[in-house]
Amino acid sequence: MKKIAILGSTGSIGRKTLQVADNFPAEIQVLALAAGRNRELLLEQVKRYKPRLISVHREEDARWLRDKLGEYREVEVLSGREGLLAVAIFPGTDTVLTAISGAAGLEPTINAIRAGKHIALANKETLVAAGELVTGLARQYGVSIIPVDSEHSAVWQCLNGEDIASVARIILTASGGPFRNFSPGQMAGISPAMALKHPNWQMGAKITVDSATLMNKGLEVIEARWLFDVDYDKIDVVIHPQSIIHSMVEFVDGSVLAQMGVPDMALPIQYALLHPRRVDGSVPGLQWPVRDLTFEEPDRERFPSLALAYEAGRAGGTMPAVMNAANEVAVAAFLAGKICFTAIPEIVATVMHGHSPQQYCSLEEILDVDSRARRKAAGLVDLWRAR
Ligand SMILES: NC(=O)C1=CN([C@@H]2O[C@H](COP(=O)(O)OP(=O)(O)OC[C@H]3O[C@@H](n4cnc5c(N)ncnc54)[C@H](OP(=O)(O)O)[C@@H]3O)[C@@H](O)[C@H]2O)C=CC1
Ligand SMILES: CC(=O)[C@@H](O)[C@H](O)COP(=O)(O)O
Ligand SMILES: [Mn+2]
Repeated sequence: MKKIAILGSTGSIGRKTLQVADNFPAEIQVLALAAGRNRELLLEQVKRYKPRLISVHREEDARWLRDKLGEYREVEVLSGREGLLAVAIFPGTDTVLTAISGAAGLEPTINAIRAGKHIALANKETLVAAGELVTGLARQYGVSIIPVDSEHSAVWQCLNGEDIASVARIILTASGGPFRNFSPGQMAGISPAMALKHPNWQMGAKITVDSATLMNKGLEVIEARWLFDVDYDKIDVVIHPQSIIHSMVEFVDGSVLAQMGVPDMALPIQYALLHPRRVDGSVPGLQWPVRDLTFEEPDRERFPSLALAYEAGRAGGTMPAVMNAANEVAVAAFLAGKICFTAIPEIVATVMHGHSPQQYCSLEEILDVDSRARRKAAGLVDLWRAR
């Protein structure tokens, strides 16, 4: 029996994880849940999954929940940073599924590792901001970081325990997002509503915008570097608009293995929680014959975020954390209608290019750099609006 906590249970990945738990009640028990502001959905989740501890962002929502729990009163309700960290280290769980969006997932993930929990990692920003620190701690505490992100699950499945020395390169597939064929002129007129329509996946707002800028793939390149301990020169990105092949591994003998399936996150979540067993969940197989699997080079000029991520990854140290923080601020500003779509990578590049990375940092140093990058990016958003 897997005993899990979910950080971000009310989001896209969190809800999907609970659906997977529904399919395997004898295999997965949900002991603790952390959410942000969606107290109504969290209340429903309490009634259905009967966790022992829950947490919400604001204390007023925690009070509301305590008031509404009725016959579920024995559930402990916490709030804020303290509550999130308590869910991350809740005694009795063996695995924490990290499905918060953004670098907010970093600190609870580190606490979970220090408490000896395995990490089923959807929150890629954790490894982007602090890959070296987090993977070092995981080794030190003897816990696994299990990929949930579809591409990394695909790579993990293709590797299947193979020595990383036999890998020639990892090929991450990218859908290309909704603007793959937009002209530079069209790119200037992209609205939040347009960016929130991913061609293949139903996801939260931030990652959906990241997919549209190709920053999602950039974050995934850095995530792959840390998950699989490979050099950036061995990680490539190819556009595959159908999102049927979730990624590939080319081995030194020239053989290429790919993992395929319908675009449904239930599959990588289920595999992360129940591996090495392959079990029949609710995910349908592909409809054969599968036709028209196509591949293209990413356009690095129209989508500069991808190159920025390689640059940040290669610079190392605090640079990926700075890139990630600036991107979070710029994406939020775009979604709030404050800046245009093409300003997102402009802001990220300006913040990155004003930063001299520091190597081998502590959590405190990374969080400090993250805050400073956010302030700088917010200032650039204001300047951009005043133009
Ligand atoms: N969606 C997908 O298919 C995929 C997502 N990922 C990654 O998984 C992560 C989650 O993505 P996704 O599910 O789409 O995002 P969503 O925006 O749908 O969900 C985010 C979740 O985090 C919660 N949350 C936000 N801030 C806090 C906080 N400070 N404390 C506690 N909880 C918080 C939200 O709560 P609330 O809603 O209650 O405010 C919500 O439950 C991201 O890192 C993303 O890159 C990776 C691969 C695929
Ligand atoms: C489902 C998942 O893993 C997402 O990260 C997805 O890959 C996003 O699609 P893009 O390929 O468009 O970035
Ligand atoms: Mn992905």
